[in-house]
Order: sequence, then C-alpha cells, then structure tokens
Amino acid sequence: MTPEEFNTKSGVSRETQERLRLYADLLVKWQARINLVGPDTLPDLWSRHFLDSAQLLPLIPASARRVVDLGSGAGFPGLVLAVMGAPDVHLVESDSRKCAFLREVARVTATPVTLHNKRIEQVPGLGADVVTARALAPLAKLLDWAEPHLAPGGCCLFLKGRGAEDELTATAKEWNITPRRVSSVTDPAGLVLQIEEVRRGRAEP
Ligand SMILES: C[S@@+](CC[C@H](N)C(=O)[O-])C[C@H]1O[C@@H](n2cnc3c(N)ncnc32)[C@H](O)[C@@H]1O
Repeated sequence: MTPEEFNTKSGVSRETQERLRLYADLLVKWQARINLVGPDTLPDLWSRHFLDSAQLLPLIPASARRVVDLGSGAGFPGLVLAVMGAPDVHLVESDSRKCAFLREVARVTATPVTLHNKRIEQVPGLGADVVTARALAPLAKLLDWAEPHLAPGGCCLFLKGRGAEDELTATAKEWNITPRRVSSVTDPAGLVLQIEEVRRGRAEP
C-alpha cells in the first residue's frame, strides 16, 4: 500500500497525512538502529502498521476522553491514533529505546501524548475510556492488564490475528465478556475485538 492509498482509505486531512509521513520516515530511519517492527513488515508499513492502527479510530466512542495503549512498541496502534486526533492518549511501553523513538515521533509530529516508560503492572490505574493493544499478549492476559486501567463504562479494542476465537474460548472460565467481532480491514483472518463491560467471572453457557 502506498501512502496515497492509505490517505484515500483512511480519509485523513492533508495535515495529518504530512504528520504520518514524518512518522513513517522516522520509523524507517530508526529501524536501521533498533528493532522497532518486524523487518519483513517494513515494505508494507502503510497497511501493516498505519492502516491497521487507524482502523480503530471510528470504534472509539465520541464521548471518550482518554485512550490508553498497552505495550505500544513503535506506537501501533496508540501513537497513530494520537496523530489522528484520539483524545488524551497514554502509551505504556517498558522498553526505553522504543520510548525514545515514541518521544521523538511525538516531538516531530507535534502530537501530545503521555508516555509511561514502565511495565504495565507498575502503572497506577489510568482511568481509560478505551484501552487498546496489538501483538502484546493472549486475550486473558490483556484483560488482566487492561481491567485496572478502565474507567467505569470503559471498553477495550484489541487487534487480534487468526487465533482470536481460541483466545476467546480460553477466557471463558475467568472473564464474562461479550465481545463484538469487527473484521480487520488489513488482515482477512484478523479481528478487532471490541469489548464493553469487562467483568470477571465465568461466562454464561
Ligand atoms: C510485540 S511488541 C508489539 C508492539 C506494538 N503494539 C505493535 O503491535 O507493533 C510488544 C511490546 O510490548 C512491550 N511490553 C511487553 N510486556 C510489557 C509490559 N509488561 N509492560 C510494558 N510493555 C510491555 C514490549 O517491550 C514490546 O515493545
């Protein structure tokens, strides 16, 4: 996917296009020094990383005031969402070198974000209306990590690959959730799990 195709699919403004272009340039530059994304994904970074992240924006409720992205890595999906205008984005990432990259992208693109260079388990509850994550952990672990950061009525948006249904089955003993499954726009086998009402307890049979 070219940047122009990304722009058409995502419908972002010219100004946001320019800021995302700066982000992509930094990603390519820094990738030569530190492993930010899988090297085989770089040739298709506009689809694999930018569009994959951007597809969450329409799923964020209009009333949301804070978004928390867990295990942000190089900023997918959290920093892309922040560049695109998601409100009060917090990025939680334990790797200091990746945090240096996130800080630099935020500076160059003039994107306000709050960076937590810590392990998720060490960050006090952030009161998120939306918690996002991609490629971080199996669903049961994600729910463990997300729950303390959710404000009342908050929801989760998790990007998942082909194993999503197995992961959902594995959560049924511990979590009572009814996710909405949204087909991924970038991965025919992928899903966005939109989970409202994150409750502990065995799911109803
Ligand atoms: C496979 S990468 C995925 C990064 C990004 N979300 C993406 O999809 O490109 C997982 C990231 O989570 C971070 N991570 C793993 N466990 C963590 C923890 N307990 N607290 C904070 N960050 C963590 C790792 O340092 C890594 O950058």
